[in-house]
Amino acid sequence: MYILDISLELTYSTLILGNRDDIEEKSNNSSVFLQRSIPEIYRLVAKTKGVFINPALVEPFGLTLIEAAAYGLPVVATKNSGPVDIIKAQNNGLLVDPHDQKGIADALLKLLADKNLWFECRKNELKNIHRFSWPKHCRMTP
Ligand SMILES: O=c1ccn([C@@H]2O[C@H](COP(=O)(O)OP(=O)(O)O[C@H]3O[C@H](CO)[C@@H](O)[C@H](O)[C@H]3O)[C@@H](O)[C@H]2O)c(=O)[nH]1
Ligand SMILES: O=P(O)(O)OC[C@H]1O[C@](O)(CO)[C@@H](O)[C@@H]1O
Repeated sequence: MYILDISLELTYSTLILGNRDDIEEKSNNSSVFLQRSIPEIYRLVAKTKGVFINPALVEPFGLTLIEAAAYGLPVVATKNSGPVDIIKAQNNGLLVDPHDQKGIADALLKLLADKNLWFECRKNELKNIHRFSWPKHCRMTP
């Protein structure tokens, strides 16, 4: 799982957050590594109006996109497999080709720079997240 928090105020900084025990040993001059619980990371990125990105070459489903959406965090995700249906159902972000670095950068910057789009994605996912709830899922299972 990858979560990058790139805000316009932090143009030259990258925060790498995760729940690995040794994450803070990985700090270097251009990146800051912080150990945080997973819910705390989603909450922090949503609060700072960041974007969740999943650039997997292939993502069979995409539970992490559902988690991000539940926190009101817009997403950029691979167009290969699961995220296509998730973003279609929630209208909460942009699909990218994981091999297209410029396309990924453009999608992230678009969501970060266009606050109307960011809030629209947030509003949509908070409205539609129930489509992926456990009760809904169980009702659809024969
Ligand atoms: O450092 C981490 C990374 C992930 N997670 C959690 O673990 C779960 C699964 O994460 P993911 O990165 O998607 O794990 P995988 O097991 O590699 O993914 C498979 O399982 C997922 C859950 O069914 C599917 O969404 C994916 O498509 C499938 O490839 C999620 O709840 C994450 O929040 C953590 O707690 N800590
Ligand atoms: O980018 P790759 O090599 O296709 O790996 C993607 C895989 O990594 C994960 O995102 C995390 O293990 C899986 O959910 C996904 O299937």
